[in-house]
Amino acid sequence: MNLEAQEVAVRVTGRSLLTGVNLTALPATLVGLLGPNGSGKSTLLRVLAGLRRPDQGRVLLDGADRAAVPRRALARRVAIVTQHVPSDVDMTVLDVLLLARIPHRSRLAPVSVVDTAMAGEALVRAGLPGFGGRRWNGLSGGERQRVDIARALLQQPDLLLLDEPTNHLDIRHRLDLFHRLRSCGATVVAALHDLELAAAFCDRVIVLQHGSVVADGPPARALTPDLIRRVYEVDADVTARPDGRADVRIRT
Ligand SMILES: Nc1ncnc2c1ncn2[C@@H]1O[C@H](COP(=O)(O)OP(=O)(O)OP(=O)(O)O)[C@@H](O)[C@H]1O
Repeated sequence: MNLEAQEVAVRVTGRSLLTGVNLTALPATLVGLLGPNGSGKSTLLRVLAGLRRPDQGRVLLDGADRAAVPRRALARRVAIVTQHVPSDVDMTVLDVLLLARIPHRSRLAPVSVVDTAMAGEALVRAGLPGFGGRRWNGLSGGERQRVDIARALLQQPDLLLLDEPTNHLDIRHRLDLFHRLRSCGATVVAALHDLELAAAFCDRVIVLQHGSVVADGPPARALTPDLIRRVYEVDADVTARPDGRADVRIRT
């Protein structure tokens, strides 16, 4: 799916959270939304997901205004994993995963054997075989995050929006996740704090500062040492790779 945001602005009680944000994510690419704490990444993701209406500007999905796309089509085609999922959800892991298949079934149709099999395979791919009967709210932070991402992938969306999908994951599961996001076939937009992994895996990065885009492009072009110093106030060494990605090393 082609995703476009045009001149998006969000204001809250006279304060601008986003100003004139433009963004394009081409089909089947991985786009990293970067920026320091409070720069507007989650707010922008919520606008892209339709969870928040912008005060100005619009979001286009395959060229159509998001607001005009029927809700059922959106439920099938767009998945989002936010940071703040209520932790009092008392469901089994299998039932949480099966939520992803609801938009793909006809109304009132029961869960099919195929859906259950797909959920089992999703758990295996998430490295959590046998977790289907566990309570979701009894999982560790990283396990829960892996289930939430597995649920979003099980939805087989064309657009996947992720808010800090790696913050609870150990390094191996971070790498696994980035490889899966790159090969899942969906357009993925992920808010990320890990510059090194973002530079190594994303096709494109969009850097926000104080609610505005300050850099946009392939990591090798957008993430210069100067930009990283100005935005994050840290020093970094950046080596461009021929494919547009980059090796970033933060100086400690
Ligand atoms: N509903 C709201 N009312 C007032 N201010 C808000 C609201 N939502 C977000 N903000 C403010 O908007 C700014 C951007 O918040 P946002 O959560 O989008 O940033 P972020 O880049 O995702 O941050 P982080 O990296 O810390 O998660 C912050 O200063 C935040 O305090």
